[in-house]
Amino acid sequence: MSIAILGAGAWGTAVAIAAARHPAQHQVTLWVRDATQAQHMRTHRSNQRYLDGVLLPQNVHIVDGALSDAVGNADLVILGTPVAALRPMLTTLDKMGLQVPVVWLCKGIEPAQASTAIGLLPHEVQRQAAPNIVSGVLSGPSFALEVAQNLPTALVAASEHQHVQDMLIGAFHGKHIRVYGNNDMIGVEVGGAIKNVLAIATGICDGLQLGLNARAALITRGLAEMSRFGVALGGQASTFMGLSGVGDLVLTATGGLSRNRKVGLLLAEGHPLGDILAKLGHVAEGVYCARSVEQRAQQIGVEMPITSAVVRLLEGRTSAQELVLQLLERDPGSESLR
Ligand SMILES: NC(=O)C1=CN([C@@H]2O[C@H](COP(=O)(O)OP(=O)(O)OC[C@H]3O[C@@H](n4cnc5c(N)ncnc54)[C@H](O)[C@@H]3O)[C@@H](O)[C@H]2O)C=CC1
Ligand SMILES: O=C(CO)COP(=O)(O)O
Repeated sequence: MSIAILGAGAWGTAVAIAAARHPAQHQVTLWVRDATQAQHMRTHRSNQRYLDGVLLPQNVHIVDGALSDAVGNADLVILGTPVAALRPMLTTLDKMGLQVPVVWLCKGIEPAQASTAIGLLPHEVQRQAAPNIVSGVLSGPSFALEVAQNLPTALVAASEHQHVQDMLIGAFHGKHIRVYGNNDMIGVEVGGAIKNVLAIATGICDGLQLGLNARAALITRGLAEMSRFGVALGGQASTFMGLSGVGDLVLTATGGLSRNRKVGLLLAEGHPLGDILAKLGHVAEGVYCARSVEQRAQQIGVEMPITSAVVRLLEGRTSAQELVLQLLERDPGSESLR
């Protein structure tokens, strides 16, 4: 298979490495937005920014410049950029008349645009910006560094089209990576977005040293929140019990490699958000989608107390300590998901 990966951040690069190492020996093109970074990667064959020490296989062809040069011969196009770049990338690909499936890796919700008024999930952005494109999403618990290091990982390939799921399984399923198919794009995308917000919350909880009981409670109630929101949007409840739901939530909320968790830990220590983001070096999608999630939840009448608390903290309307009190002081309620 010939696979074009557009965007060479941590995850786009790791996915390119995984595809190139696959026994089917795919031809992989990695499109790098920045020409200087592209030259550096060509010279060193490793991404020094994050995947330090992991060599880029020789069959990863690095290109910069026009997107058409990268996708020209591809059987499958994978977007490795953050949510913020999804709409412009899809619009460009649609205008090119691209005939092959496009799959994204981003986990978040696009902030409300002038034209949309509410934040959209990635597949909703695609329907607006690139209605002719056949699409899918690759998600699940997967830190880029561990995938690049060939450590065992399980992913979810979600698409309404069986042949897109099959292509993703053909591209990545192997000795190190298991790929499970799923037709619930809504559920998979909701899981990927909400777990980032919940990982910020868990980072705050751990940064304040509230203990393991509190962390378990937060993750569990966070999962309930994710499921309520996702089911109300049309996702399947079972998806939230799977890899892209509870799986990615547990990984991101507790894993030391998570950028979103790191944001929460540093907020708990009292660092200003601007300083944290300036030093992070990579995108923490939870910061950018928390407000959109809250707005959308309000619109559909779903209560999301943990997400709302994170929004108040990110917007400087509460402190980490007050946030905990606000959550603990809520009225007692039933544990059922709805
Ligand atoms: N890093 C990880 O372990 C994982 C990340 N993800 C998701 O993948 C997405 C990307 O994450 P990372 O690669 O870690 O981020 P990153 O911050 O390491 O890299 C983002 C890349 O996107 C490029 N980019 C940003 N805006 C762009 C634009 N407008 N046009 C073209 N390129 C643009 C940047 O130059 C950079 O190369 C995020 O949505 C993240 O949540 C998903 C699974 C794992
Ligand atoms: O999505 C991820 C792991 O599945 C990465 O999470 P962070 O963006 O918080 O690092």
